[in-house]
Amino acid sequence: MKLIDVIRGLAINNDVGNNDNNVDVKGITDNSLHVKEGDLFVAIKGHKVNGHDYIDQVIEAGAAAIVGEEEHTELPIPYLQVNNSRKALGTLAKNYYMDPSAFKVMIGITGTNGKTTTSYILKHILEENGLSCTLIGTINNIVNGEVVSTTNTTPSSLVINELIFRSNDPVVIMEVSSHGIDQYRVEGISFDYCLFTNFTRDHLDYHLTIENYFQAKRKLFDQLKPNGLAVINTDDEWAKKLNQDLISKGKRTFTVGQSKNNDISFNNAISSNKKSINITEKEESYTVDFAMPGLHNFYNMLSACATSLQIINSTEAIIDSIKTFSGVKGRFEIIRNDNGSTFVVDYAHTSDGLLNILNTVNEFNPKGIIHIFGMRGNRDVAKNKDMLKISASMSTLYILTMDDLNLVSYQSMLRELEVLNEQFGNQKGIIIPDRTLAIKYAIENSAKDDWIIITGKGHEKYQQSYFVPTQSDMETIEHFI
Ligand SMILES: CC(=O)N[C@H]1[C@@H](OP(=O)(O)OP(=O)(O)OC[C@H]2O[C@@H](n3ccc(=O)[nH]c3=O)[C@H](O)[C@@H]2O)O[C@H](CO)[C@@H](O)[C@@H]1O[C@H](C)C(=O)N[C@@H](C)C(=O)N[C@H](CCC(=O)O)C(=O)O
Ligand SMILES: Nc1ncnc2c1ncn2[C@@H]1O[C@H](COP(=O)(O)OP(=O)(O)OP(=O)(O)O)[C@@H](O)[C@H]1O
Repeated sequence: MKLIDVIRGLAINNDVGNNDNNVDVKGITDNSLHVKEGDLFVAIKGHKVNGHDYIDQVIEAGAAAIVGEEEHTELPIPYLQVNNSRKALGTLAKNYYMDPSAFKVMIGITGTNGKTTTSYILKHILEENGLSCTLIGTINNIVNGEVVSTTNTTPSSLVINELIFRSNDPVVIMEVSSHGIDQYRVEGISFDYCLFTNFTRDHLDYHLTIENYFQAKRKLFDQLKPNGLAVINTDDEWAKKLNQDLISKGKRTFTVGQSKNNDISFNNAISSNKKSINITEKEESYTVDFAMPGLHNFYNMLSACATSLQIINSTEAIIDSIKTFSGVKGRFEIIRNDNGSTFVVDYAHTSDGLLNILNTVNEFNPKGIIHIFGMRGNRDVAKNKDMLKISASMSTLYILTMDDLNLVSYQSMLRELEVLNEQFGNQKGIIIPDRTLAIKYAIENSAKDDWIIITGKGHEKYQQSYFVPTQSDMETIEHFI
């Protein structure tokens, strides 16, 4: 593609270098280490590294042109200066891959919790009804049925556009994180449906205030296609506010929640032991059989139902396909032990997530609850005390252990756990830093009808080595039982 076509619509402040905008662009990258002959390099000032520092190297490697924010003169190749390189990357990627999101049914899911679960339920419903889906999210990306590993929930705009361009699936379901929105990773992507699952405190290490965090998530809804639809859980106060705001701006919304005023409503009288529930849509009532325990997962299912209804238009077919949904890796995954105790592996790492999980466990009438969890290093530390308070008040025994250190030293994390435990714990808690030994202790100290709840890591592999050389909570449980 010619550079002139790749930069279409890009707001350029200054065009220096050799000014040859007819040069051929063979590829785009924002990583100097990946630059090949003929590539367009986008220099990004990152959180750790400044891409502009590599300009000499990328010219040496044969880059055809550079887009960046800093001022430059006297370069042998075109250098296009823009206000925001991350935003520019979105426009360039969209042009280079020929606006792929315009040709798909695009579904973006945001919210603090429930994005992954909702995306998998939605994928299942649509595929059971003959529509294959590309999935971009936390666990993996899946394109044309092929699994592609990922580091981010929402990858960079370059990766997103490439995945959609490569996809032969008619539908694309994306989890959209607040970091992704804030860093313009979805710039240039347009959505047919945007979902808002719920909103509670998280990621304040990055967004600093809850209002900034909300505004980041809210921005996704500006990217709805002209006739696009917002699907909103109005039982969440922040989401309700978003719904009113969107309606006042003339946007289309479709709501789910307990009140009959919603487009799909249900009555709250559910419990995790009860697998069937009645929902009402256009004054018709339906009974839904759903495998995943917990009211929170029921909300996820409802949002997925509401979205698929816009695409499939047969409530019966949707309700039928929910019956065969078996769950999501690391989300309230249940394992039964021969001694009559039960394990749950779950990805909860917010206080709201923990509250939901422990409430759900209580609905099974456990004899005792042993809760094993840790705190992620270098993340929103202020939420840690709330997580501990919830665990201390709802479990019979809690065991504080290691989670991802994220560059925090083992000793500092141990100290943090000790201080937290002193200040916000109670006599029911102990600290066993080695995660595998914490699980061993819980197994040895559990009996029939006890529940052992291990939260924080869910489907993820361990980032550090433990006494038992297993890779995940699930593997550790299997090792011991
Ligand atoms: C803090 C943060 O969000 N960082 C994200 C950001 O990285 P960055 O651009 O700041 O990276 P950087 O390392 O400083 O590099 C800057 C630039 O220099 C370039 N570079 C770098 C080295 C080199 O030799 N040459 C070179 O050109 C890099 O390619 C990059 O373009 O942009 C990258 C590309 O999009 C992301 O992969 C990366 O996510 C990191 C890995 C991360 O952990 N992010 C977390 C906080 C995150 O985004 N999480 C959310 C989910 C949150 C949740 O709901 O749980 C997510 O969507 O994943
Ligand atoms: N609707 C919900 N409301 C509150 N908590 C939920 C909800 N759905 C899931 N959770 C909790 O959050 C955890 C993560 O769920 P899920 O992976 O679906 O959310 P996510 O938004 O994708 O999370 P992340 O952004 O961290 O990847 C679950 O294991 C559960 O503990």
